[in-house]
Amino acid sequence: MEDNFQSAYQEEEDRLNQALTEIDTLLEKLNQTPVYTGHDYTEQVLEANRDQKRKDLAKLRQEPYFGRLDFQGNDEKQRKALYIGKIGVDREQVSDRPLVIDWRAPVASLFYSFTGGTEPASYEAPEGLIEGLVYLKRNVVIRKQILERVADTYNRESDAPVVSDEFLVYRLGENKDNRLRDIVSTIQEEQDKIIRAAKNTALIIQGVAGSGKTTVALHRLAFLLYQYKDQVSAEKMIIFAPNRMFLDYISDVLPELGVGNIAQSTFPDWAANVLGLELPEQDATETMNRWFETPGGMPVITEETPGRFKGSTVLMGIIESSIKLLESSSVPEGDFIPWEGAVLRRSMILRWHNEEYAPYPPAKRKERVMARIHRWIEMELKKSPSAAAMKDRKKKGAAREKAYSAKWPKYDPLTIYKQIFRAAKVPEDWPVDPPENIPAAVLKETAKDLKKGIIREEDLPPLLYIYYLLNGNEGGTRFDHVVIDEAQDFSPFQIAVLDLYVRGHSFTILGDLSQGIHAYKGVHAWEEMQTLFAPENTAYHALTRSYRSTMEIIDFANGILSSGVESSLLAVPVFRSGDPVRMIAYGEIVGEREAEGNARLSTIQSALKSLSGREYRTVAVLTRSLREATELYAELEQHFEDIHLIDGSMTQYQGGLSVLPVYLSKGLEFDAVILADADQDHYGATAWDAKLMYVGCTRALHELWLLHNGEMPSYVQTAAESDSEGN
Ligand SMILES: Nc1ncnc2c1ncn2[C@@H]1O[C@H](COP(=O)(O)OP(=O)(O)OP(=O)(O)O)[C@@H](O)[C@H]1O
Repeated sequence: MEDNFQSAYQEEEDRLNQALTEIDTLLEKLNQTPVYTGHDYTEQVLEANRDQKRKDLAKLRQEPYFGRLDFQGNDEKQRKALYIGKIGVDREQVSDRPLVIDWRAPVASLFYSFTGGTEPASYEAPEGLIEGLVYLKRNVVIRKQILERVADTYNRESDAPVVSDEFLVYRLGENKDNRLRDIVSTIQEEQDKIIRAAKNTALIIQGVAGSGKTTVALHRLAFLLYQYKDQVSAEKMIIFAPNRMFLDYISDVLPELGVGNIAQSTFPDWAANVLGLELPEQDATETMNRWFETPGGMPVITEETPGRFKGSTVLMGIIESSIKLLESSSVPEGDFIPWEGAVLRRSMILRWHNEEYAPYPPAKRKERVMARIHRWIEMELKKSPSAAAMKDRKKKGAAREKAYSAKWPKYDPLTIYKQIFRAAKVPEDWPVDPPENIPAAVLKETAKDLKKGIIREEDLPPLLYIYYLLNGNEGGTRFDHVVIDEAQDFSPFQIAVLDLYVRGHSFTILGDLSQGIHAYKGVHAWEEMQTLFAPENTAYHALTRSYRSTMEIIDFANGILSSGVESSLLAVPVFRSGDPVRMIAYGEIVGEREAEGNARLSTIQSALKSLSGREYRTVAVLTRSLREATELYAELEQHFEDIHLIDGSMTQYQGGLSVLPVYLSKGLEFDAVILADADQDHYGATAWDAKLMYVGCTRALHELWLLHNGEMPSYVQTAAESDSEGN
């Protein structure tokens, strides 16, 4: 065994040296070509390509590849060793096997999809299905040109030819810094299917916490750019994520995969930009506080909860019919008479409006009709008997043209939205009563907000829809692909509006219903989104394996889900064992029996001291509310260096020690997590409280400590019991 390992290591070291020499030769050759600085376009393109190649090769010199797959196609005479890396490199002779195969290439898919056994394996190539035998799957870790590790995860010639998780477990055991990383060397089969799924489909992915949703979405973008390079461009792709700090947290993955220029935004930022609105910064934080500050305080959510209703397709229907109503009576009554003796019949104006300009959306149609009227006035002016009469008519005509234009409906999204909710005077021929299918409470609350000038996040999809119906896709924005992370917090209306801006329903929509802590606005079942698309345009995938946390943490979090949320969306752990989840009452840490009043603080401090003294790079203290996080941070800051408070306004994630409310931790991960106040005083008995707790617990990679004052919610107790039984 040891000998085999030695020879494998030697073999890979030789191959690495050879690869490095070849890369150096390629680089040298490129560097010898003088840099083109002239004006010839073709030469400029060639120079840009050379420049990219130089950069790729320089990067590749550090870590040329991460995997090897030995494969023999049925039509091939001998097996070949394929080396797979982040960027593909061809050899000097095109006929030769590439020096490095890009991980996104068809043959590389075998490296991920092959699950072991002795049966033939196959992959989809442009020329058709290629079948053959896999002999070896090997992971190699190369850092700064040094071969650090060789691990065979499959060997056909071994006694047990199955793909082992050993290398994956080694990778998962590493500590994390303050950024999400690429996973090209260990993408799992279920993830690979999503990454390589066809472009023109709205993919909806339900994935348990830590199943790699965010990571997979980013790899999928890199794949689409490779696979469909003639059809898509990075500039026309966008990632929507919950907040700016999260965007910062994920911002390294795409550059690591050699992809740049993909827009990343929150939905409110993007929508406000399209609408040309300036949204008050505090709005989201204010909404959060409203929902999250009170333990067990989430009111019952129904279809009439404002966020749910305003995110529904029912409101879409109301908007559509309101705009139709507005449009049908938009041409003002009566003929247009710019001055006595000149008459433009309404029937003519109606013909222009209803026939000639019918393909245009209402606001554009009005613009066209008014421009036509203006041209008609100019023609009529030419018939004036004298220069003085012309001057007089010109003045009158301009004033009447202006007055006529003002009689049209006001095609402004916010005005129409206010009219629909009766927060502004409605047009004369609208029914005086508000639309009967807007629930009274929603109508009242929204009208009150709008009159005060408050626009909430949930108002943005309807506003955008009105804007779109009025103007069409004015800016011409059409995305080639849209990724929506944490999609359980999106509403069907949001997705439907975005679909208007996407070519071919090309979406990757990822989320976890168990983490639906914003259920007052998000979806409660994926069908709500799936039914927006024709069946042939959508596909559903489930990711059930969790890669982030140890088995102990996952079992514990599963306990919370099944007993507190009665959910069946439980995570399957990778076999990575760590310390048991710890539950510590305030004042209980040995040697910390402090006076009652300080017991909480001193216990949190001791826990933090203990965890931050280990090799961990990121440790978080999660509180129930932002107020508690702020107060706790003020205390801890005096005793710990490199400690950060994370509130809703942060734009950067710094790593190290963090204090934050649990609801802001969604999407992030930490080597160790201290969940403060995990007691009944802070977490009620509802499914929603349990979901919050689940989010908190699943942020931890290696260690999870729950600190509490007295009784913990029953779902935590059940989780603790089932976890200890499992151990
Ligand atoms: N195939 C894999 N190989 C190695 N690490 C992986 C793999 N898949 C996921 N991970 C790791 O698991 C962790 C969780 O990934 P990610 O944050 O993308 O999951 P998520 O499903 O979006 O989580 P959540 O919903 O809880 O925020 C990350 O550290 C990621 O690097």
